[in-house]
Amino acid sequence: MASAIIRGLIKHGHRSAHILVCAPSQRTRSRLVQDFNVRVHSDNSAAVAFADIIILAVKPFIVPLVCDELRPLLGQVNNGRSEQKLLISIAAGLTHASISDKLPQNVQLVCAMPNLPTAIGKGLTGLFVPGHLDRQAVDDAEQLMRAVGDTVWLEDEQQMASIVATAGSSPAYFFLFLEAMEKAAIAQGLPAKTASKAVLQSAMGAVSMAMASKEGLANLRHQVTSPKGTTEQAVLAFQHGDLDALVARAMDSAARRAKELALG
Ligand SMILES: NC(=O)C1=CN([C@@H]2O[C@H](COP(=O)(O)OP(=O)(O)OC[C@H]3O[C@@H](n4cnc5c(N)ncnc54)[C@H](OP(=O)(O)O)[C@@H]3O)[C@@H](O)[C@H]2O)C=CC1
Ligand SMILES: O=C(O)[C@@H]1CCC=N1
Repeated sequence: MASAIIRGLIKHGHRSAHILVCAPSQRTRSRLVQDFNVRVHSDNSAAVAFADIIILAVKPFIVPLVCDELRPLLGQVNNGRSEQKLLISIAAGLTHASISDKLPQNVQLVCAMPNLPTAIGKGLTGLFVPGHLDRQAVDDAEQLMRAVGDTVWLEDEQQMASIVATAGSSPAYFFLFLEAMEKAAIAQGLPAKTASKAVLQSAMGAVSMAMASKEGLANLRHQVTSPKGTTEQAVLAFQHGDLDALVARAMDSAARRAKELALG
């Protein structure tokens, strides 16, 4: 996910020389240099010396370990003034309190849930801060994530699990559905390239149209569904399979997992 954000930031005009990535493995660091020409370091503390904004993009269970490494440096006071750093956590499930408890008080923390399309500037990031955070930190987090897509601010942290299910994880559901369509089209006899093009262009057209339209998704669906026509048969098959219930079950599972991750 860090690569997706970096790709999106560079695409948006951020300079690679202004980005430092810390990763333990030489393999990942070499890949990042090769792909993005960013600065790299094996020691997480290098991030504190280098950056005003630090994105925690490690697996949720590693976040406490990284906070332990950063805490002494983040707490340092220079010339009688403690520096204000902004940390953005993208770890699924982890609450603001569970991370900020591990950080010095001078650190501003924003919880974010981006998704993979940040890599092409078309991400969606859910953001949450408790009421007492500095305006500047809120603006900086918003500006950074806006560089890689759109943002939504959550008033209630409980909603973060739903954003994980709706945005963080959801590109995978769409890929899965498109894969299933490709397989079915090939099974019906289309060449693989034709199947792929037909599926992806149709998906892009449908999403673009839905985003541009004020009519609502159900209305657009009805426009495609001629009475006694072909679409009706496919829609009926989805409904007989109880697509709504299946999607709700899948999204509930993702949200439940986000809540489990919060418990560690
Ligand atoms: N994948 C996605 O679409 C999304 C993921 N997220 C969140 O992003 C986070 C990362 O997920 P994802 O990118 O999928 O996971 P990956 O396993 O792909 O990436 C995790 C990265 O963390 C690095 N890492 C491991 N240990 C440390 C450490 N001690 N200090 C610094 N870096 C370390 C790894 O480096 P190395 O390769 O060198 O081991 C690796 O590059 C998770 O918290 C996830 O919930 C949020 C939204 C979407
Ligand atoms: O699957 C995961 O746990 C991460 C969080 C959201 C998307 N990927």
